[in-house]
Amino acid sequence: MGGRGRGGKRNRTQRRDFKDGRPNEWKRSRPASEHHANSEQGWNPFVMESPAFEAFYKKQKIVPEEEWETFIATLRKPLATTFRINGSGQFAHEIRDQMQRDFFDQLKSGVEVDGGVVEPVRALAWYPDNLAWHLNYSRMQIRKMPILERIHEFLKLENEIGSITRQEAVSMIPPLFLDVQPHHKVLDMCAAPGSKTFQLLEMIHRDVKPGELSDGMVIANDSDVQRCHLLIHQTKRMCSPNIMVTNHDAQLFPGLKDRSGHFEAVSADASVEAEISEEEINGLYFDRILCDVPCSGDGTLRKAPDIWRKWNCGVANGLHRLQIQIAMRGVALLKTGGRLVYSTCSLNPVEDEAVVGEILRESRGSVELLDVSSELPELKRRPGLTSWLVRDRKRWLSSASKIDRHRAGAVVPSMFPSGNGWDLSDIELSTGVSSPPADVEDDAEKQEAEEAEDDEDPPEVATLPLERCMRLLPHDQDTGGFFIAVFRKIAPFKAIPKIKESHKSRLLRAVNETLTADGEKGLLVPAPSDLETTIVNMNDADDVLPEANLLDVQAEDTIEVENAVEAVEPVSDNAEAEGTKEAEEPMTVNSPKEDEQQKLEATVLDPKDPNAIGRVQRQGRWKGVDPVFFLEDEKIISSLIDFYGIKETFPVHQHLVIRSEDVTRCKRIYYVSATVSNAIKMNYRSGEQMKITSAGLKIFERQQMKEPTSCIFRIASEGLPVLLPHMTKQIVTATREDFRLLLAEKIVQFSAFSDPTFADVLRELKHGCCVVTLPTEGPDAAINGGSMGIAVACWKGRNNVSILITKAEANQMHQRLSFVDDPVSGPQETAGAIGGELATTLSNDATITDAGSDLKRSPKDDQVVADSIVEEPQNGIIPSKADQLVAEAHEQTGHLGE
Ligand SMILES: C[S@@+](CC[C@H](N)C(=O)[O-])C[C@H]1O[C@@H](n2cnc3c(N)ncnc32)[C@H](O)[C@@H]1O
Repeated sequence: MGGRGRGGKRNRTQRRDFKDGRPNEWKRSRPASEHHANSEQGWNPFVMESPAFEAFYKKQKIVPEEEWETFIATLRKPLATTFRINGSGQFAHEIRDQMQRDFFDQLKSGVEVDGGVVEPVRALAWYPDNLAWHLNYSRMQIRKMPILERIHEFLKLENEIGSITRQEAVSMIPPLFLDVQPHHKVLDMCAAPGSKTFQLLEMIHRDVKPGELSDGMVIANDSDVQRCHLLIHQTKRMCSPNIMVTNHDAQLFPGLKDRSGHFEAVSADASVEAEISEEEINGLYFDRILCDVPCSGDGTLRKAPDIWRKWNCGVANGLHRLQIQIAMRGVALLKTGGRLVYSTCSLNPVEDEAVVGEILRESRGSVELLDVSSELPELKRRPGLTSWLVRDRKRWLSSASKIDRHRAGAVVPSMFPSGNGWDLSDIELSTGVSSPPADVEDDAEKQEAEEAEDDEDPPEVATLPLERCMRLLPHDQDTGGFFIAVFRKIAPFKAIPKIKESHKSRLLRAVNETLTADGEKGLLVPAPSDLETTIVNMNDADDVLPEANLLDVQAEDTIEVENAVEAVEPVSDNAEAEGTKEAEEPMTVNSPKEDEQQKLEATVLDPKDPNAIGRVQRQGRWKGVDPVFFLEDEKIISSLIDFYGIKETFPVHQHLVIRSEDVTRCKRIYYVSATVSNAIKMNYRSGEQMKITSAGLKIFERQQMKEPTSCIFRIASEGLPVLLPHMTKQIVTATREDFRLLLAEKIVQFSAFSDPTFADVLRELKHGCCVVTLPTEGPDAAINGGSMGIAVACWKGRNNVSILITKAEANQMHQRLSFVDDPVSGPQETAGAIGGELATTLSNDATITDAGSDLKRSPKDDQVVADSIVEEPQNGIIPSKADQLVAEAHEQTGHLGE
């Protein structure tokens, strides 16, 4: 492989394996009945019961008494498979109709297999346009009924192609309540693995016709860098230039306020100065924000039965404050008039209604909780609880006044329905307290479930309208459990009129001082002086504080509160059917030192410090992530425009992004939408506060070749659907027969094509990258290229043409065509045939060099590669690390749905 070292080759192969081997999300999970059968034989991995869980939720009256048995029995049943058809336009509808006609309608109701009735496939009634479906078969049924096997294969293929996404039904709901419009700026605060981000992107692209560019933007953030890569991988299928992936603790998400005070252009392009918007100066605000926070995840018991064994209420208590901080940061970043959806996959009121109550209290009238009972009327939901108890170890607590003083760090007033604190003077805080640290939860919790000490008093009743929250219960519509609350921002935050330490802070400080006396220095809150600084900053404001300033305060404030959060690992930070494995993953991978560094870097700069901007800019490269640059090299830009005949309808200046300052080294070019471009500019102006893991979609890749060509960048497959409608050159149309030949053979001599006109047009093209299209009607048009039909990027050599996609991609495309042509005999035979054909073509020769082509092909990589491409950071990530992360992420996805 010429100039590429062994290491380089391995990296590429790893990456390819990851890309090719998309997770088999259709591998069925072991049904509950099989778990039980195994347990009878002495192997019992998942005992589907938890006395602590049952005692807790019975006491909370989470369902009426008469429903308890149905509720708990449903939780013990495995979850049915649900999936969404991606997109929302014409093509999604066509795929839906094709599925229904060719498969689902053929499954007669009431058919019995092995003594059990086969459940018909059904659309989820509440999901718009019948684009989400539910199916529930056992392995045995699939084995015994050919039509089920065909459906299974078909869905597997569609999932690989990216036409459908397997996703737990309840997880599809929060984005639907966000009411996202194509022009919106959306922030998904805790986004990985990305199933809801995918939905949000679809909404941004809804009603946008092929060739049109959407105005909206989705920023998908996650604190876990590995999971960010999962996110990039997931969302890549959307081929959207409107996405940016960031890697922050959501509670510290930067506001991007311009701190320079002087607003000169960041670009060499002088016209940019005039374009600086008020928004660029005041900061980045969002029309819609999704806070799908990390949670204890007991709503996912049906797909993650190990939670039965691990369950204890301390996990929820430990996450409560982090959840508030994340949501409050969301409130601060939300535009007035905007919507914010808070959701968890937990049934616990401490993570649900209690957090909602605290958001309403802390935002002091700036947000309202919406009554959305008239939205999605087909969705069965229960009102939020207005009354509950808090459980702390062996005690039930009816109000904050009952909190044991030694547990004051673990249980806080906001967990209770009233949110009322207690008077410091009521608490005897002696020095020399020797209690265990607040974050230690013991296993005794589980055994002592029934023996918990009762509180004589009745639980408090919330005065806030918490019944407007939505609880999705498993037995209502055969789903997992979920919680959703919808907020609207109605006013900016009000300033606090005078310097006053909050009741909670006073209490925490007092407790802290107590613990400090016991050698637990600084465990809960920072020094009072830090608090004062924060409060003084707020007091600088007028009656109503400009939100941009509040954002600053919020950032500091959250650092302060963060320290008070208990280090409790969630049982699951993942509500998704596509992520059961994540339940076992630790929540973050950062070392405390790295966390500290990130917080420091995210901390707001002192605008009076003249060196502050420069300092952050110099630090601009977040650890392991390259900065983002606009491609401004006119020579490269005009070579792209000229070679591909890019129309003016496709703006390139300030839309092409690279991750290397040295343009001669850049190997990949990304395309970003106007809004993402603007956010990148704002990021510059704010001193690169945002840690951008990925921006836009890869549109061009450098291709080195023996023969000179006027453009050294080829079109990347992700970028093709976006670019193609705006290209006027290097496009050629094939017949179905020739297109299939190209997919099957990958390299085809011009003379081998059956259509001589096609071959002639190919010969006439410029040497280098070109696009071969197959104009189609109907669902297969959605494979790639939208209304342009199916399209594939190719390399035109002297005597032949080679496709520039992987074997897996070629196979998928070929299978999809076969399905469309013949849904009855479709995929397996064809899959086998094409796989075999390619294997034969490539098996004998280590490196097949086409005499007429300047490309070399590795049979192992099976992807067209130039001889001397040197690895470079992939979308900002140092390659070896990226490969490793991606491989690890694959490990995770490999378990999805198992
Ligand atoms: C419930 S999952 C989100 C699922 C996701 N919304 C989806 O639909 O695919 C919670 C996510 O929050 C992330 N997370 C945990 N703590 C966080 C924090 N402080 N800030 C941002 N993300 C966090 C976890 O890494 C995890 O990916």
